[in-house]
Amino acid sequence: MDFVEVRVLAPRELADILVAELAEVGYDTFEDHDEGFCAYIGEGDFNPDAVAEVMARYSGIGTLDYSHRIITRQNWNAEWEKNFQPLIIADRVSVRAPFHPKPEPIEYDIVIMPRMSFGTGHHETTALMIENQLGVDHAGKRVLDMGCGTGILAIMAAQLGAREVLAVDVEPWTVENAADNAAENHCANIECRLGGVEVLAGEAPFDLILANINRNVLLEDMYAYAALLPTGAPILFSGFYQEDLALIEEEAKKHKLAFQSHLTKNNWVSAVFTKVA
Ligand SMILES: C[S@@+](CC[C@H](N)C(=O)[O-])C[C@H]1O[C@@H](n2cnc3c(N)ncnc32)[C@H](O)[C@@H]1O
Repeated sequence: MDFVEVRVLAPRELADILVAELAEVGYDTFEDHDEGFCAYIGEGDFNPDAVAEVMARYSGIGTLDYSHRIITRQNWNAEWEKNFQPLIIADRVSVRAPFHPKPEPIEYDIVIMPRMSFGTGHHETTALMIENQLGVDHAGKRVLDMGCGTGILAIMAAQLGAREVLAVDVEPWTVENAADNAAENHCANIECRLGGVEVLAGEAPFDLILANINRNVLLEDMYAYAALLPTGAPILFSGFYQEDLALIEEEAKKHKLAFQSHLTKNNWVSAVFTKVA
């Protein structure tokens, strides 16, 4: 599959708003650059009118310009290999590509080939989810990673001692990539599955659920995640802004999910809830 890259030139404050708007029309991979950001979508899902509509809504605010180009899967791989920098999260987790040298002794070492999937740890939501995971007991647990992207959170869960992890995503290339990454990290206990909430039908309960997706999917599908959590079990959400936390909390209450805490960075949030009786 080929992809479309929409390159947006916009000031920082506007860029954050545009990322959220483009996420609503199907874009789920974003990369910052010096003058704005790039958003990526499968060529078949690219709709120039939808992008033009979003841009037109903000055209009066600051400098805003955009262009798009098609990149082949092969070129994409070359591009991310050129741009992907290793990073350390919370001083405890290294995230790097296979061709980066092993870091100095560090507790957790995650190797990722992001290809066209979201989840290299560079996005605030991924890093915040990992930070929250570090504070949650994973040992011997059965974990669900909904919206797995590269599988980075599933791999983190496995490294934190999870017994088994189900990693689910609606994008076929992402599921393929997550499976490759699970293998690269020697995580035989991660199962990668294509689909949305419907593929959870008939699943046994999970001891822990991770869901870094976006505000609307979380609001829509939270009932199904909550139904798979026993009393006392945690669920970690991300993919939404600080101003949407109240909305997420309100929906969570309906499904007996009690708010515990949240982390925030650049207005993005990762929040921890637990199932109550
Ligand atoms: C923000 S990315 C998170 C990726 C990774 N978990 C991370 O933390 O970096 C969201 C992912 O959710 C997937 N997604 C979107 N809608 C979904 C849905 N309804 N059910 C499951 N996954 C979904 C997207 O394809 C994307 O890979």
